Amino acid sequence: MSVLVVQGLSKSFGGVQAVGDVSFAVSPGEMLALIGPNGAGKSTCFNMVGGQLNPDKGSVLLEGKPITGFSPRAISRAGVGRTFQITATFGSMTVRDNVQMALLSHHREIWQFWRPVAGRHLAEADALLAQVGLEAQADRATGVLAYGDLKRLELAIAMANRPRLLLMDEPTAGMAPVERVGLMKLTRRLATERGVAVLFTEHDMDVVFDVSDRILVLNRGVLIAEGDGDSIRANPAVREIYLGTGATSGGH
Ligand SMILES: Nc1ncnc2c1ncn2[C@@H]1O[C@H](COP(=O)(O)OP(=O)(O)OP(=O)(O)O)[C@@H](O)[C@H]1O
Repeated sequence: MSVLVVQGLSKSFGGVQAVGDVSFAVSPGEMLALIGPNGAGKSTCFNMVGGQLNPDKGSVLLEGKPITGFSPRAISRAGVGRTFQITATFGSMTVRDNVQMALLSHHREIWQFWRPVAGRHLAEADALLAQVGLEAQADRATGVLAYGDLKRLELAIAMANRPRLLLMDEPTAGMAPVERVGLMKLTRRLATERGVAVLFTEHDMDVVFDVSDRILVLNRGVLIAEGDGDSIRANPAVREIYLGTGATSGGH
């Protein structure tokens, strides 16, 4: 069964259609990229799936259950994780503490400021840190991490909540090109191992073609193509919207 099914999603702002009749599905362990030029409607789609925006029309199903129009918190509780362009970690806490906090939240235990997270979910936190290659940094303050490490920590925190679907809005923004593919290959490995469906937006086409199982192309709010990397690269309509230069084969 698909983890996420989106049917006929539409949204207008002041009479201008940002997203029109968009439908797609994501399977467990699948990496699905949503691409398109600026203003194509990618963020609007994301925000309707994540609950930040209410669709005008259409439905969003998570593992068969409707979550359309639910609050972001309810959608998160239902199993949708999200990583943001701005990293949300506590800089003065250690890397391990941040993951332990996420685990406390996942297990619905209340975190109290005056109580150290010390022994809570330690083994699970360390296992997650090992999975993202941050075990050697576990005792460091989060605030001193290199940006790429911070992104990997963010991924560990997202996975601590055991999402069924992970939404990643430009996860590699601000990273050096060589680090980008690394982060998304890591995401891919975790998605496969954990059966998590991943829906992501990304401007770096090298990353998109390298890690996606499938690609959706939006233009002016409408899905104009869907397929694997080869079919998207060869698609004349896609080439046309990317300035007709064949820019989808790499670069920006
Ligand atoms: N809150 C809003 N109010 C009015 N118009 C909006 C709002 N949010 C988005 N839009 C419009 O909807 C369209 C789609 O925007 P959206 O941000 O979803 O595109 P995008 O594909 O995410 O673009 P980018 O790649 O630049 O982030 C654009 O024309 C945008 O101006």
